Amino acid sequence: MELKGKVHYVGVNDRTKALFENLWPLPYGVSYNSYLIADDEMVALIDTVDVAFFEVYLKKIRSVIGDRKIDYLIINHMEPDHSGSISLIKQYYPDIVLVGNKKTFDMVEGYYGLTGDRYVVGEGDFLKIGHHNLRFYLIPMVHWPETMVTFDETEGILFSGDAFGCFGALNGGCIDKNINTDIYWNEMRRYYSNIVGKFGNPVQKALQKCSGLPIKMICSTHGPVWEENIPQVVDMYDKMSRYEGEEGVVIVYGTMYGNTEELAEAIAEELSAQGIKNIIMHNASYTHHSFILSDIFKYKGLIVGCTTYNMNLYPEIQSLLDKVAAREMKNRIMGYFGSFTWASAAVKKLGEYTEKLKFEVVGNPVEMKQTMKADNYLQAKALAKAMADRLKADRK
Ligand SMILES: Cc1cc2nc3c(=O)[nH]c(=O)nc-3n(C[C@H](O)[C@H](O)[C@H](O)COP(=O)(O)O)c2cc1C
Repeated sequence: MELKGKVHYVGVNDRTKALFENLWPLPYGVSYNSYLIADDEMVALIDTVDVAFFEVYLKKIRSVIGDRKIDYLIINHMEPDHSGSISLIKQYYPDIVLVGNKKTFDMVEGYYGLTGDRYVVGEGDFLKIGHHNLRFYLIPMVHWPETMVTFDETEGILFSGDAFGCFGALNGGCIDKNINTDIYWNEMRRYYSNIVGKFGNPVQKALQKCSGLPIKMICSTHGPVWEENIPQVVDMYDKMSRYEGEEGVVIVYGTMYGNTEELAEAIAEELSAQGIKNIIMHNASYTHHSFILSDIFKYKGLIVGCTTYNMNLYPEIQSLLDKVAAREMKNRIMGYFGSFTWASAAVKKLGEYTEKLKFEVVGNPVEMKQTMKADNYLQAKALAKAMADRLKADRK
């Protein structure tokens, strides 16, 4: 599929993998994007695909260039879902020269034992592929240390690696202006929050580095090619990497027998009564944490409820909060509540977590013994009102 100026999409779709990284569900599948610059004089391949798809990948490459050789393989990112076919590409195209930075080649040798022809590039280095002038920029930790982007100065195409990527296979078309992009926006936030979420600062640096480039098209390694929606995509990555949340509250709770959930319902009702429209409720044992993390990245308010389990937090809440902490999230406003039957621990532990997370605490925590009594109900409403007032204070 030609994108423009002899640049072709040769990526593949994976609709069978259950969990990306063996962790994150893929309800819409995922694409592994690779691009081919098939200029009259020279051919360059940019990133490869998961090795399980090599046959279909090779067919796609050959449908564009037939028996021509490939001169260069540019490796923007070494994660195996993109680097997995490097060894086989090298077997089929033995004269191909690998292009990457110093850190790339440490991984090329370590993963694939390849030590042959290479072109080691540094920040701002240049490679000419026919009429395409390619320039390389290093964007370490977006989201591995070797990550770089390749900018085609001739066509204004940014080959961005995982940056600006999102879950979701491509169903026929691949350029945003030709397809219905509805599903990809949430899938982009979920991809970012699950995979890249910890690396807000490196993403900010990468955005600054790319901000001066005259980008007309973004070709990332997952999801659609962005042409029409570049400002929206960049804005979304900017906001997510600054951990900026919209007005709204995620209420997430861990319960075994439903009593803690009753408190959650009371809080949600009062938030709504106070004029908060975006209220998302998650039972942490039911919704995969991948989706909960995505919502926590979206909204500014977070209220966590947890029952006491063997003098600790309920395991699913503990596990979720560990994931939030691992992403070093900032700028969240948090309230919390908990329950117990004979000896309480959950509320105290949640309090300790707010310190670890460095979130702004709002309202008084509600601690409920066994079932929701009238005073717990009033305390829950007060917590919800405190959250609503705090969010409304940020309205312009
Ligand atoms: C495995 C297990 C461990 C528990 N550990 C504690 C505990 O350490 N302290 C306590 O006060 N209650 C403990 N409880 C009792 C819970 O507080 C009680 O089941 C309560 O109903 C849980 O709230 P829920 O209705 O929201 O699930 C435990 C219950 C279970 C099933």
